[in-house]
Amino acid sequence: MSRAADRLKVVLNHLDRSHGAVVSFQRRVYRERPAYTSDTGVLTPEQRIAYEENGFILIRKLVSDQDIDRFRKEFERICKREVKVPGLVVMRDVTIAKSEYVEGEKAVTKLQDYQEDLELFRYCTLPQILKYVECFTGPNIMAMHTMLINKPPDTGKKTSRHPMHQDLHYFPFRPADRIVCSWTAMEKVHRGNGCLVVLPGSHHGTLLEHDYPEWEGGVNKMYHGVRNYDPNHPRVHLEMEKGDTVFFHPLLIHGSGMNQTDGFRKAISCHYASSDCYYIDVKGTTQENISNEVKELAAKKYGVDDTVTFQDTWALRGRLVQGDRASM
Ligand SMILES: CC(C)CC(=O)SCCNC(=O)CCNC(=O)[C@H](O)C(C)(C)COP(=O)(O)OP(=O)(O)OC[C@H]1O[C@@H](n2cnc3c(N)ncnc32)[C@H](O)[C@@H]1OP(=O)(O)O
Ligand SMILES: Nc1ncnc2c1ncn2[C@@H]1O[C@H](COP(=O)(O)OP(=O)(O)OP(=O)(O)O)[C@@H](O)[C@H]1O
Ligand SMILES: O=C(O)CCC(=O)C(=O)O
Ligand SMILES: [Fe+2]
Ligand SMILES: [Mg+2]
Repeated sequence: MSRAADRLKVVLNHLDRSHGAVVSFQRRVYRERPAYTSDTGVLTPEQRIAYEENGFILIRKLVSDQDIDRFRKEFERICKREVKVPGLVVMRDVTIAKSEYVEGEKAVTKLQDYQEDLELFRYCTLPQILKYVECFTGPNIMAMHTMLINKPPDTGKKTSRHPMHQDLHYFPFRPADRIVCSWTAMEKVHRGNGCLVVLPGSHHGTLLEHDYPEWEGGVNKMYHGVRNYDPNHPRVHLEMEKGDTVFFHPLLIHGSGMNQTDGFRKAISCHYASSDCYYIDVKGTTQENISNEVKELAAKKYGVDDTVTFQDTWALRGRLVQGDRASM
């Protein structure tokens, strides 16, 4: 064996023996050559290393109270049906949807695809958000997926939980490292009202198999969870104040706990991708189950046939927010 190979073997043996050594080795690599972010002068070296290591970064007070109050008002108008937004999906909690008729905001768990609502979509174009997004995606930015989450008080069935998952499960585009989610608390979020729960560093892994969790009280449509995740992996509860924003990697395993308060816990989010990303065929992959569900829903909702692909449903919703539209 050559001397170089010998040296490599010694290093690998050493790394194998001690997880601590792996971490400090990775730290050194990140310092020399961070792979998940680019240097635009926005993130400090410490923040870049933190994202490399953890897969998320929390920026306090990024969105003003004034903007958030406007998003809240618009949300109320939508719930009261004072505005009709093309393409918007209004989702109700499964236990509410299957019981009595509930009016207004109290029936709504989540808005999806608000990209045609000018007021809510302002969130996706806020310069202080895009300034950070660019560090992850590069200069050509598409807003691919938009949500306003209104986590309801739990009805006692624990259906207000969001199972642990990786957002990439839902996305037929790559590369994963050029995708990022921004998630902004619209009020104080804490353990009691079901804040985000993340597994730091889980973005270093691969896309895992997802399916419906086996929950006795039921589970919301399309709320797939990671089938087997290590329950001993350290968890972090992200407690946030109004306007605080977390940026996270699409492979980061995360979810949110039950809302044990009587208020609706609100957050607004957008998934961004570089417009230089490309679509992939998910046939034969772990994403086939979700793509079939999406196609089924699209067929029912819009009466479209199966010439509309999973990829098409994304290309139609994506909106350019900075730079040039390329392959997306
Ligand atoms: C990264 C990111 C993508 C991660 C995620 O966001 S994961 C969650 C993704 N969620 C979605 O994409 C939204 C899925 N939900 C929807 O599309 C809608 O809410 C629907 C489930 C189709 C319901 O639409 P809606 O217009 O309310 O239709 P209907 O009132 O006629 O109900 C039709 C049947 O669906 C049932 N339903 C309504 N809401 C839910 C629910 N949350 N979970 C499970 N089942 C539900 C409803 O009871 C009804 O059932 P049947 O009477 O047909 O048995
Ligand atoms: N049995 C389970 N299978 C998969 N995911 C779960 C399970 N139980 C909880 N989770 C997920 O773990 C995360 C935290 O959930 P949980 O409701 O236990 O809140 P918590 O923040 O741990 O609060 P608490 O300390 O009160 O338990 C959520 O994403 C939740 O959906
Ligand atoms: O509870 C939340 O706000 C998180 C929701 C989430 O992770 C998702 O919809 O992908
Ligand atoms: Fe998510
Ligand atoms: Mg718990």
